[in-house]
Amino acid sequence: MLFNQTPKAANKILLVDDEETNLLLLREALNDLGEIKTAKSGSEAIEIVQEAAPDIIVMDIDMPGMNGIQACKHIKQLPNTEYTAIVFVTSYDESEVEASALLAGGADFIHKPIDFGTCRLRVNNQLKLQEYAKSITSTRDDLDSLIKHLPVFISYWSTDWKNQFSNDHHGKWFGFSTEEIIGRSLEALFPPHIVSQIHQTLNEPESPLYTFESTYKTPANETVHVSISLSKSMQKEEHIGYLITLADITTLKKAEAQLYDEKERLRVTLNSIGDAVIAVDTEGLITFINPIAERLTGWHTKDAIGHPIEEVMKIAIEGVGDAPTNPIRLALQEERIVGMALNSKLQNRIGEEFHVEDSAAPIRDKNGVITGAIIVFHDVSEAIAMSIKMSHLANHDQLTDLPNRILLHDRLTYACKLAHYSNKQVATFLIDIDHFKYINDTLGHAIGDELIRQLAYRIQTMIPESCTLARIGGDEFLLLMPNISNVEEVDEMAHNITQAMHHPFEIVGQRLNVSASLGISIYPDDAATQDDLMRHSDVAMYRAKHEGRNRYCFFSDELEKQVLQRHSLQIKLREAINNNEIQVFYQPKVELSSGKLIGFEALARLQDEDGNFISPCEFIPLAEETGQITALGLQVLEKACAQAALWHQTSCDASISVNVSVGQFGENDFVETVLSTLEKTGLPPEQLELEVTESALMSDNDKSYSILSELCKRGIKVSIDDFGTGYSSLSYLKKFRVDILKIDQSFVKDMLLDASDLDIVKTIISLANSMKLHTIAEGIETPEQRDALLSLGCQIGQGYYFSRPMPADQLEDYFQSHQP
Ligand SMILES: Nc1nc2c(ncn2[C@@H]2O[C@H](COP(=O)(O)O[C@H]3[C@@H](O)[C@H](n4cnc5c(=O)[nH]c(N)nc54)O[C@@H]3COP(=O)(O)O)[C@@H](O)[C@H]2O)c(=O)[nH]1
Repeated sequence: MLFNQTPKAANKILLVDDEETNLLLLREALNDLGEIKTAKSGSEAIEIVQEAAPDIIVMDIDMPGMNGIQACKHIKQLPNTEYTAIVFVTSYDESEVEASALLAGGADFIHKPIDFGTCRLRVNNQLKLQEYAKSITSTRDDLDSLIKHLPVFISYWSTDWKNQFSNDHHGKWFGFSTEEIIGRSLEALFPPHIVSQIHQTLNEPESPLYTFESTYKTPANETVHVSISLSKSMQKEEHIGYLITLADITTLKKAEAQLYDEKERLRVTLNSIGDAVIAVDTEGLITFINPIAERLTGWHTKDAIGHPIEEVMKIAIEGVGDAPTNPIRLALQEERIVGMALNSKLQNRIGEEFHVEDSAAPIRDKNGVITGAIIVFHDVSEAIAMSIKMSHLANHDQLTDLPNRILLHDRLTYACKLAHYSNKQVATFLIDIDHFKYINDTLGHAIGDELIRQLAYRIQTMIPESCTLARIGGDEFLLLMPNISNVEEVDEMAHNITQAMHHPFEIVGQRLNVSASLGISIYPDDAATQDDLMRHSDVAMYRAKHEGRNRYCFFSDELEKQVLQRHSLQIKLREAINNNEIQVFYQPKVELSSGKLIGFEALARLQDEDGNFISPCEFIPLAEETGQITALGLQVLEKACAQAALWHQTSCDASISVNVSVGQFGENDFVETVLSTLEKTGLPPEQLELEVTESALMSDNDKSYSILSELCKRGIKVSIDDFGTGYSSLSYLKKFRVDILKIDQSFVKDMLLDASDLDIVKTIISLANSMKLHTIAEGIETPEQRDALLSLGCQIGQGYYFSRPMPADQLEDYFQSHQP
């Protein structure tokens, strides 16, 4: 009844009377109150009751056989008849009869003669009473069931704390069933700490709620958290007992603890992560701000909470005027994760700006409904500054801060593309400081670096902004001049740069005079690709160097051809050196007075694939430039010494002179190499003469001095080649141990035609005589030259007049006719 209102069935009314007439009249009177059944005797009534279970029986007491009272007693013994109301019809009014009828289970009386109106009322009243009784029973049953199944322990206690009632039928809470608990004391059930908490709580005078939480161990030995509620039971202001309820809140407690842990973990995480975090509600008002966000925005939590996100987190995008919509606002509006725009800047409370980066996301509850949003961001100012710096470093030269090759490549590509579409030209100037190595070696790297810096600055400040000056090597710069309409602009620029170099550079108190050589190549006339353009500038620069430096030179096809030839010669030379294919020719040296053979000069020869000889004037300088001169020189020395040693044994006693280049002479093991060659070939040292140029001797005076002394000590002679063309200084002649001065053929050639050449020859001979040195004149082609030299006091000569340089095997005849 408490929960289920079942529809009421029609009342079942059983009429019992041995008089047919009475039955008819009663049926007539009660017809509309229910479904009527009739019986004519007590025994018939009992049968019908068993089958039909009537709600009410209206039964005559005075019936033959089993009277009404007996039948009533019988019926009340039957199952399911506790609610069946029996109303007796009687003509008796003695109280004994009524008492025995009520004792038998009767509910009411109708006296004969029957007043059918009263009869209807009485029957109806009984039906209603019965309905109430049923309803109360049903409600009580429902309550019983409810209390029994509640997950709460309910107990009722007398004022002296004896249990009166509990709902724990199975002893789940304390190990005692409802029946076992009844009469037990508080202490018999609850552990002492709960008992004292109960008393303590009840003793609190004005406690509004007698509720507290505690723990205890269940019969299954599980510790459970309970919420204990107490209430005093009062009846008409009289305290009659206590109601104690226990609710198991263990799960709640665990959930609470978990929630706390989770919240704490989240709080510590958010407060300690390196990112700034701000949370807002659905209105975009701040609900949380972590310490990093406080630091970045300049807003303290207490000030920021409740403020709109835009007020606390002011965002601007670099290069964009209007403030963008805050990503957290977008995340709320669009219900999605929103990344922050590139180049976002955060302006803090005092106007400072930081580059920030990251994203915002909506927060949803368990039903997916948005409850707010969160934005996580961090300061990337340093990272951006670092990446700008890195990018600058990657694209610029550290010493000068000029663009490097990488950036130049980009700009050159762009300039060439632009030139292509606009029908213009691009010029590249390769600028190389003349003799920079010398400056670096003699004045030190610090001065060399400063010179490069100042030179870069000087050029940089004189070129238009559209040009790019890049440093592409130690002392090499490349100037990119885009958008050229005519070559005069290029010429003028090259002229200006060359001129600008003429002003001395002031470096740590020293004035340095330097020059530069420039090679210029123009796109698209000289080259179609960047690589070719730069290579052609290099070719042109090389030409400028070759032509005497301190000048500029434009690239041309002829230059390109020369470069290619030079390249192929370089390969050929390397192969010849590696394959021991350098040949040696020998040119006799004769005593001018007698024509007697006194020695040979060994001269290197290189043949091309067609058998033609390549001039040493071409390959010797190349060997020097490319560092191959030492290997070449050694090959010539070894072959010449071996040949001379052979002649010494077989044909003649003539000495052999071998040319020594600057690079070779500067080698640290030069003397050892010469000595070991002599030893290897068996040539006596006094048979060897080394021809050294003045420049070789002058490059390092002290070193030259010790080398020459060492050679002299071993008996090896030294001649100064091409004397008169270089320094020709008396001081070094005095200092160095040399034996012979070799008059350069350029003076000999014109000495009979040009008085100044004759004077030089005379001077050299008299200088040699005064210093007790021998002289040898080279390039004698006529008897007149020979005679003139002889008359001037020159003892030895060499030239086509006597013999051209020849291979060793062709000199046999010469020996026959010129034997000493
Ligand atoms: N470091 C080395 N230098 C070498 C070596 N072999 C040669 N050289 C140097 O190469 C230059 C050119 O040499 P080459 O073409 O061999 O010319 C020599 C003679 O052939 C030439 N000569 C000799 N007599 C005459 C003559 O009457 N007329 C004339 N026009 N030329 C003549 O002179 C060159 C010899 O010069 P020099 O050495 O100064 O005596 C040359 O500078 C060689 O030195 C080598 O192995 N290593």
